[in-house]
Amino acid sequence: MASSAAARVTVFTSTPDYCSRKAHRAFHHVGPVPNISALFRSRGTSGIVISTRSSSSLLTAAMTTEASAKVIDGKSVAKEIRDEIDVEISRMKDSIGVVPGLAVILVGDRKDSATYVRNKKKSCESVGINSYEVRLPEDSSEQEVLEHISRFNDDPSVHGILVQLPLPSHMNEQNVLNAVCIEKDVDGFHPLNIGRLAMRDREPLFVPCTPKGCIELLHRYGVDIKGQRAVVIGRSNIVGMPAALLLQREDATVSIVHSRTKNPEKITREADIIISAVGQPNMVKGSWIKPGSVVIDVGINPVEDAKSPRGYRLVGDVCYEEASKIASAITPVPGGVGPMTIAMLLSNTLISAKRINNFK
Ligand SMILES: Nc1nc(=O)c2c([nH]1)NC[C@@H]1CN(c3ccc(C(=O)N[C@@H](CCC(=O)O)C(=O)O)cc3)C=[N+]21
Repeated sequence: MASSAAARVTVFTSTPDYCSRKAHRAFHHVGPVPNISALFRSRGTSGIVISTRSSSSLLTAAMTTEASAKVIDGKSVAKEIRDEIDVEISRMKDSIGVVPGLAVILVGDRKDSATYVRNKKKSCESVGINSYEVRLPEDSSEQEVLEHISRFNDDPSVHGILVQLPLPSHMNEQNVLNAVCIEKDVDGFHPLNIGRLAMRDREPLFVPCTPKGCIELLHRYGVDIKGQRAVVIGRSNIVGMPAALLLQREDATVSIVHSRTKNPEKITREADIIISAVGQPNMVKGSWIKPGSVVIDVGINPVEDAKSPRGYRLVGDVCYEEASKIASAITPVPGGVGPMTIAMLLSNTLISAKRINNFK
């Protein structure tokens, strides 16, 4: 458990962009709901903290006790998982001499994609996975990408193939993703993998990394999923839809809220577990959240910030300042789901190498 490393929420100083200051006063956390009682057993204190906000409201703040959610520390859980993977990779190498390999294909020069690929490469190195990288110019043809995929499909030292998304607009994403052989589809995006994920009594070869990371966080923080009401916000092929399928496989009762949903907050307020994956900074307000619920924020949205060295900072889909006073547990951004996505990619690559070599 990463609980010892989890810090109490103390960030009351910045006002995230679309947060309303009024909303969080409407709710006060009334104590743990039954399904997350495990969270509180691992906490040292009652979970009540006194918040100190701006100096102008010091007096009122000092008199107000506000509940504060447990921070679900994705960064430290991801580290824990990398350590576990490291041990397994050594065991496999020592006993059958196989080292897992991950190939990444990056087309174009989007800055965010380049950063992600660099982080992934570093993570591979940290656990002893060989990484192979192909960088193609923005104006490459789809055929060139397909040829690289085909070569990696046939290369026995490669156990996982990842085509960094989004691809340039002149390429057909479906054609490209279909070309990755299903045994090496560590992203889990192949329709056959998704189809199996959706069907009872079937097993996908790989579960998509981000949703898998969300469920792993819930498991490692002792959050019960079975029989709980879960709401997924967003229905993308890579996060929302597979997250909903996974939660259902875990015996949650699942609703999906999306851009055409009427009164989304009415639905999210019923949720014991919320997974938000929409890509809208601070869209989910405190008033959307049921007191005591668990909130997993998948959004990693850059917002302009002149004070930050990069000129922007990253915020989630959820208004953290509000939500952390109402939820019983919440993932931060950064340091929440993002690092878990990469850890799950390493996990899937290890699973693949073991399966291909029939190593238990
Ligand atoms: N085929 C494919 N598979 C992917 O899994 C995939 C993709 N394409 N395209 C882009 C998105 C995005 N993505 C991220 C993973 C980790 C962080 C991450 O670790 N973020 C850090 C912050 C990093 C920073 O500070 O810039 C964090 O949240 O703490 C971010 C983004 C994977 N994606």
